[in-house]
Amino acid sequence: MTVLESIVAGVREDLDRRRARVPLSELEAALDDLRPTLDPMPHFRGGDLSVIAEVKRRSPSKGDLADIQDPAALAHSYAEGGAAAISVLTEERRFGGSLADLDAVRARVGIPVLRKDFMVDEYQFLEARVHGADLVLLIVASLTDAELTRFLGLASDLGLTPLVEVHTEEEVDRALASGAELIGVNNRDLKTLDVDLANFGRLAARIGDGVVRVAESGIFTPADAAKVRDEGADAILVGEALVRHGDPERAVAALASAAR
Ligand SMILES: O=C(O)c1ccccc1NCC(=O)[C@H](O)[C@H](O)COP(=O)(O)O
Repeated sequence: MTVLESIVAGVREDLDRRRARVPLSELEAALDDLRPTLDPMPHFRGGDLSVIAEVKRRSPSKGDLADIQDPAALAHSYAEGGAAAISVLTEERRFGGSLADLDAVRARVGIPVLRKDFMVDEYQFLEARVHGADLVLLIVASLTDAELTRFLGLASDLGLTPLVEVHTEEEVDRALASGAELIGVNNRDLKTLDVDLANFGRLAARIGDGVVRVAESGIFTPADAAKVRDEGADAILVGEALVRHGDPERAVAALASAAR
């Protein structure tokens, strides 16, 4: 079993437990009272490099990253530093995240929020919407073409912007065929956990200019941000470098301005 397959197996078990506690009908009923979602695309298409700053406690590749006591305060610092959106890891077993983190961040910031998780079931999309997410992540490597198409439609029906994540040429082709408008190139191979910052540059041209391109993972320095910007990134998604930094507001500002 690959790392990704083992993460997804755990996600499905946790999902079954939540579904037993909160039935789908309860989530559906809650949809009526929600505020409209925020659209991140105008910012991502605005010309400057957008920073999607992540709340990330732990990871399968690095173990414990940061003791985040107040995820809302961290997200607020990111927003003050100029982040275009906040990514909140909600997967519990491997990343130490939760829907409570998503709730807390949503309540504190006025910029778009991404529910970063392993989306494999319709239930999770309703959860994402009810807990205040504006974006959701669709990882091509863990979905069939039929699931990708179905989940893109579901996200759109709920007003959620899908960030479609790829790592290989074949996944780029599948993402484009599905009609994705926002594609994230993960520099981390989710099967081996190896990180190669050059992966974004390898795949960017294949994706093309008409799609908003996000460089994900392994971005630590302003020079890294400038490199992927030069290769065509509209946005970067950064976790470890920010949660380990003593001054997250300044760290976001430095990454955003490096590429101007
Ligand atoms: O971060 C991991 O080790 C990881 C392992 C398996 C699946 C997903 C994983 N990370 C999710 C992410 O995509 C990253 O959190 C995100 O791109 C930020 O990466 P980084 O800046 O390198 O923390």
